[in-house]
Amino acid sequence: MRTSIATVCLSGSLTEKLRACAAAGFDGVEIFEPDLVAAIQSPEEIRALAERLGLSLDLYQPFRDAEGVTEQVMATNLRRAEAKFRLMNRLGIDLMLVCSNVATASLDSDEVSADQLGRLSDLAATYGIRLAYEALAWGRYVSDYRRAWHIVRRADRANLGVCLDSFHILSRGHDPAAIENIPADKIFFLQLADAPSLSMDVLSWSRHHRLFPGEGSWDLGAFVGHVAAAGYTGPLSLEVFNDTFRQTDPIRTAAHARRSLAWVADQAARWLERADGDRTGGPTSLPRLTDAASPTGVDFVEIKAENTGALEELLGRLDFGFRGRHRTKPVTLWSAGEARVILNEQRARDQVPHLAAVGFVVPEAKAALARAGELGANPVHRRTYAGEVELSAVRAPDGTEIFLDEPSATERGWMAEFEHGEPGSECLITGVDHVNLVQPWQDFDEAVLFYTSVLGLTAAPSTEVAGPRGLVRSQVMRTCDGSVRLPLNVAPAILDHAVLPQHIAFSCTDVAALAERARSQGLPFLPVPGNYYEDLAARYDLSSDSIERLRGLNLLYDRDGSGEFVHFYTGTIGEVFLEFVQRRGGYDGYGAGNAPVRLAAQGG
Ligand SMILES: O=C(O)c1ccc(O)c(O)c1
Ligand SMILES: [Mg+2]
Repeated sequence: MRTSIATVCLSGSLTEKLRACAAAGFDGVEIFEPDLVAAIQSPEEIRALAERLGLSLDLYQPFRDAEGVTEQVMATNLRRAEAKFRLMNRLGIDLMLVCSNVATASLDSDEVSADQLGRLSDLAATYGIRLAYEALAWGRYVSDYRRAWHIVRRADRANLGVCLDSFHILSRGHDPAAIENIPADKIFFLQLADAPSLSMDVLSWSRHHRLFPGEGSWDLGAFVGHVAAAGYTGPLSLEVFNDTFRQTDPIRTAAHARRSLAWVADQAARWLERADGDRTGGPTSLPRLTDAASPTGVDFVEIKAENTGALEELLGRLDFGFRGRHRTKPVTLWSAGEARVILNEQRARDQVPHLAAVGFVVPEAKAALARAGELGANPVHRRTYAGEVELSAVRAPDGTEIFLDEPSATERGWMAEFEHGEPGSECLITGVDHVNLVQPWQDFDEAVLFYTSVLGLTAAPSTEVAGPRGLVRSQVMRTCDGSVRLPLNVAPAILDHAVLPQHIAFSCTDVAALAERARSQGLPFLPVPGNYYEDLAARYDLSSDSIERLRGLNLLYDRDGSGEFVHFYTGTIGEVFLEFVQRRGGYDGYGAGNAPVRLAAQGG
C-alpha cells in the first residue's frame, strides 16, 4: 500500500510540510497549489527536496471550474490549464486533480462537460499529464461521484479518470457501494477524510471540520473496502482541511495522520475479509495490524506529585487501605475492592498531584504492545531494577502513560513489590468506574484515534456541557461492555487545560453509606449549591426525604429510562479530584446533567 497526504493537512511552509511527511513515513504527497505558490523555493527546488526526502509528488491540486462552461470561458480555461501543465512538468508531477465546477458552470449537461474535459485531457496528454475529475459535494451541477464517473466514461480518454474523495461522497449520504462499478484503471486517485456528524452547510463542514480516518463518525474502513474491491491499488491519500491541524506542530500531525492510515487499512482489510452479500471475503493485500483484544478493565491509576500526603489522607477517609510502600522507590499503593491507586513521588519535584498513568488489564500484553508499536505509539521508558516486574507502556497524546498489563489469574506481579501494607478488607468500593482525561484542545482528535486504534475503544456520541467559562466537549471512549470507560473532556480553547482537573471515578455498592462514613472522617467534599437540590425536586418525582438525604451528603442524582445514578465528588487536590458513583439498574451515563454544577463549583 502506498501512502500519501495532501500538504493542505499540515501547518507551516511547504518545505516544513514535506519534511514532516517524510519523517512520518509517508510515501508521497499531494501538492496543494496555494502551498506551492506561497513557497520561496522554485518548482525545481521543491522537486529536488522531495526526491532527497524520498517522497513522490503524487498529485497537483486543485484545478477549479474547468467544465460546464461557455466556449468563451473554455478558451481561457485551456490557457489557464496549459500554464499548470508546464509547471507540473517542472515539478515532475503527472496527475492533476480537476474539481467539478462550483463558480462558472452555466451548462448543466453531461455532453458538454464530457466534451470539455475531453479537450482538456487531450491538451494534458501533450504534456504527459493525466487528469483526475472529482465531484465536489457543493459542485454547481456535478456533486455526485456517480455523475462524475458517467462524464469521465463519456469523454473516453485514456488520461482521464476520477478522483474519489470520501468526504464528498459520505457528506452527501451517497452510497459508496457503486464505487465497485468503476473500473480500477479509471480510479486515478483516492482521498480520505473522516468528519464528525454536524448539521451545517457542506462547504464549511469540508473546509474546517474534516478529520483523519478513525476520528469522526463515518465508516472509512468500509469505504476503503469498496475502493479496494473495485481493484484500486493506487495510494491511500489523506486530504483533511481542519483548523486545528493547520495550527499545530506539523511533525506531530503528520505522525498522527500516518497512524490513521495504518488503522484504516487494517479496518478495510477486515471488512474485505468478512464475507457479506455478494462478496466472498478472503485475504487482501492491504496491510493488517496485529490483532489485540481490547482491555477488560483498569488495573491501576497512578497519581504523581512531589508530596502525596494530601492524597493519602483523602484515600484514607474513603475506604482505601494502605497496601504498602515500594521496595526501591518513593511509591505507595492504596486499594479498595478492585480499585488500585499508586501514589508516586519519584522524580516529581515541583509537581502538583496529577494523573500520570492508567494501567489497563489486557488479555495479551505482547500483542497489544506490538499493535501499539505498529501504530507508531511512543513507548515509555521507566527504570526497573533487577527482580522487578517490567511493565510496558505507551504515551497517549496528552502525555498520560498507558500501561498494558496482563495479570496472572491470581496475583498481579507488580503488587508483590509493595511491602508492609495492611491486608485488604471488606469495603463499599468495587473498582474504577471511569477515568476522565481532560484534553488540551489541540490533542483531542488525536486522542480519539489513539484510543480507537491502539486500545480498540469505541467513541460514544459526543456531548457538550456548560461550564462557567464556555462549553466543555465530552466524548466517552469505552469498551462495548463498559468495563473500560474514558470520558475525554476538552476545555474551551481560551482556557489553559490545566484549569480543568482530571478525575478518577470509583464504583461503589452504597454511595450514600460511603459519603456518610467519609463525612464523619472530615472529607472535603465538592460543595453543591442549594439551588441544585431545588431543581432536582422539580425535575424528578423524589420525596422531600430523599432530596434532603442527597443534600445532607452532597450527593448528585441522575436518572434515565433504564436506571439511576448517584454520585459525589471530592474537592480538587492539585490537578485531580475523585468521584464515587453508584449505578442502579441499567444506567449507563455519567450524570451529564450534573456536570455544569460540578464545573461551576470547581470554577473551571
Ligand atoms: O474545498 C475545496 O475547494 C477542495 C479542493 C480540492 C479537493 O480535493 C477537495 O476535496 C476540496
Ligand atoms: Mg478532495
